[in-house]
Amino acid sequence: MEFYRDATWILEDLVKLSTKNNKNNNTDNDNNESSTNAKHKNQISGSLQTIILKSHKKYKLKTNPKHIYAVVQSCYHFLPLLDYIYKKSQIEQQIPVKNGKKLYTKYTLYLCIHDLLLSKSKRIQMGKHPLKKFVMNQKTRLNAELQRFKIKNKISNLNTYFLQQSAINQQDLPPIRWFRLNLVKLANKTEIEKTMHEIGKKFPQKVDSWKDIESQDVEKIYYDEYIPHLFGVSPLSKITSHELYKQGKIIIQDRASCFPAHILQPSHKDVIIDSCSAPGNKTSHLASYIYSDGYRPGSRVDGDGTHHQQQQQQQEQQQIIAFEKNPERAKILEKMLSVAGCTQKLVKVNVGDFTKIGIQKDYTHVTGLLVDPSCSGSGIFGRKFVDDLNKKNGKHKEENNQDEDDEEVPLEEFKQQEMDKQRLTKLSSFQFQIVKHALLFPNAKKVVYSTCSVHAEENEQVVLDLLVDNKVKEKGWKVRKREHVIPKWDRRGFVEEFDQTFDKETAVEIAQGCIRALPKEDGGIGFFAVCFERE
Ligand SMILES: C[S@@+](CC[C@H](N)C(=O)[O-])C[C@H]1O[C@@H](n2cnc3c(N)ncnc32)[C@H](O)[C@@H]1O
Repeated sequence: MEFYRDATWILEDLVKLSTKNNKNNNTDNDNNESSTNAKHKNQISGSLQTIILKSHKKYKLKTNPKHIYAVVQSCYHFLPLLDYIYKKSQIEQQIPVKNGKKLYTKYTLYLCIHDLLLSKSKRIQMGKHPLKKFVMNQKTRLNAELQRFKIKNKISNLNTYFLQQSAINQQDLPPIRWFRLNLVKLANKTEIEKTMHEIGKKFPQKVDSWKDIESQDVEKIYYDEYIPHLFGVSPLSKITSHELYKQGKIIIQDRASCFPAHILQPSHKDVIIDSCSAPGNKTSHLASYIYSDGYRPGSRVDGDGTHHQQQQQQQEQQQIIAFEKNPERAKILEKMLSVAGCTQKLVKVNVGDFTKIGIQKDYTHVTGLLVDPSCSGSGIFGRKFVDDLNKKNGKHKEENNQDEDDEEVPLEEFKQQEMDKQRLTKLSSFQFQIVKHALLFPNAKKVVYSTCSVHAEENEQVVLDLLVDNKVKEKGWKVRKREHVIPKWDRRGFVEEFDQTFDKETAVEIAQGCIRALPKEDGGIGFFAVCFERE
């Protein structure tokens, strides 16, 4: 009995803490069974283990803390179900009363019901005791409610169901998981068709909009209308364990993060610099475009059919030249590129500051650049979810093929809701410098600039500063018009950032040339992209 008393105190503490942290979430007062799960949000800060062990210490308990932890955390996990069974079975009304007081509390009964119905042993862990006798007398009714719950919610595995529910209720769960075909590994139409067949087997239900996919719809798939070969599925679908993923034939990448390579859309005739590459999602996406017409290195020909001169020169053969300042991240980049099948024949990785080692006169053959520099990351959410998921899967963050992992700025800073002005100013000045450096490559015709920030300071204001810069103007750069930049995408740049400097028509045209994506609302991370072009 001592064990259940101790566990009750700790469970009570845990529920109180979770209710405090989530004022809108009051499972105790909620009699509506359909919302029982939805309202259990599991939103407590700090690890469950730390909280439970702290309580254990606070009460100076003698019972084995590990044992207590195992039971309390499992009970907490199943709390909505226990709450449901408790209410539906009306066990509360049967609790014996002494001196006008109920003998057993709700949480003690939760723990007993948990052990009786949900634990491995299906046993209440105590000898002969009136409490045990009381719960055992209700067993049939309690079990009947459990079965009803399972049938009603079409549950085959309770554990998986509750894991999913708690993930769904995490506020920072990405609404959709996006993945794309990696054409570098799919050499021809037949291979693409074979891959699509496999994808069709895993996701048999095609839907017209990503909004039709709820987290639990793990069989649904949306074929994106903006980016070719891109698909949206439930974030709970286990793509990372699929063979196609392991073989690098599909790559997980947020939709908005696919915009830059799609806007640049290089062909086998281009030579592209990716100035800020790690972890390399956009780099391998660029490669997908270069390879999309079946081209493979060694077969590059010019428009007139003659072999490109530079092809003779080993050093300049690569069609993608990647820069990454951070040596650790450069290692990740190389690993990711290798998984994606981007050989050294195709991508040359340079470790160092692009603005220092990317000397323009050495790259006269470069036709386009992608600049996706460090930013505030204010458009990113879901980092905690992804990290947690990786921890659960025993994966390191850097092994995760997600572009949420895209910054050298410490994680703590990402958690800040409000960026302080000073930091934004510093970032935007760095972003201006790096894009300007890209705009000075002598034969570049297109430069795509992107961030995963929602702040105008890092987006439209950087574009504006570049457009009014004398050197940039002298080189003839303009913002590419909407009609060439994913025209059907509705969310565009902020016109008010340009209309103080340009006439209304020009300001609208520039803003329309920019693309914005809102976090979550647009199906993924918050994002900004713009393309500079010249004749
Ligand atoms: C937003 S992340 C790039 C994400 C990447 N484009 C992708 O899609 O996977 C920015 C990267 O630029 C790198 N970086 C920052 N300043 C740089 C510089 N001056 N030269 C080269 N790389 C730089 C950072 O270390 C970081 O890895």
